[in-house]
Amino acid sequence: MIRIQNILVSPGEGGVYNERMLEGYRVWDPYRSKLAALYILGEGVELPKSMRVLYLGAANGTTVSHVADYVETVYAIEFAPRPMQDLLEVARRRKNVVPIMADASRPEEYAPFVEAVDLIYQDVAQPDQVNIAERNLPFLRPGGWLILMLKTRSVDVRRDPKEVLADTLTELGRRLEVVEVRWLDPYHVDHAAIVCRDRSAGVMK
Ligand SMILES: C[S@@+](CC[C@H](N)C(=O)[O-])C[C@H]1O[C@@H](n2cnc3c(N)ncnc32)[C@H](O)[C@@H]1O
Repeated sequence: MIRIQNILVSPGEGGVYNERMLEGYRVWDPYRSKLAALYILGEGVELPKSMRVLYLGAANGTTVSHVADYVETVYAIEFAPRPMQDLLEVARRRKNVVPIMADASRPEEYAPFVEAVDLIYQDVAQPDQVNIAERNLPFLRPGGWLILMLKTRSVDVRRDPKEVLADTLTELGRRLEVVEVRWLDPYHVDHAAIVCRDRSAGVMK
């Protein structure tokens, strides 16, 4: 990940959401993007140029645009019409973003348009976040990554966020290897980033 003076940036053309520019790079704001917060607070996953990403919960394309600055292709799934309009504008200027208006809990609807991916990134703020992730795992190549941004209050607003996280880790651990868990405060309160890897045999680290 590129940092200038310890500030996270991405190497694309600016003007997506009034982001600051620094030495010709786009500043990637951890208060606007949970993925940026993860890279600042923890390890996350490398985003090599060859990577294909399935992005669930694209919203208006803020984080999508930064991911697209790094990787080969981003399949960006969003079901709400209003943010989709902004996402289409991002895709107009970034040819490696494939915007798809669909419900992430119904992957069969977009399966014909999406290849096998190296990373599934999910930020949907829904009660059934694990279920949505699991339904999309067939898109993941062997040894691929899942980053799930868990909004604990969307799962159950009355429960202790730590308990919600513990249950989520147990559920995800049945199918995947959990490799990193990080609370995202002070940038995003009651949100945890969970990084998992497909544990198919024979995968090189
Ligand atoms: C917290 S916002 C995502 C912010 C975005 N990831 C970013 O960093 O710029 C959550 C988004 O997920 C979308 N969403 C929620 N459930 C969804 C679903 N089942 N299918 C597709 N999109 C969904 C919402 O419409 C909303 O735009």
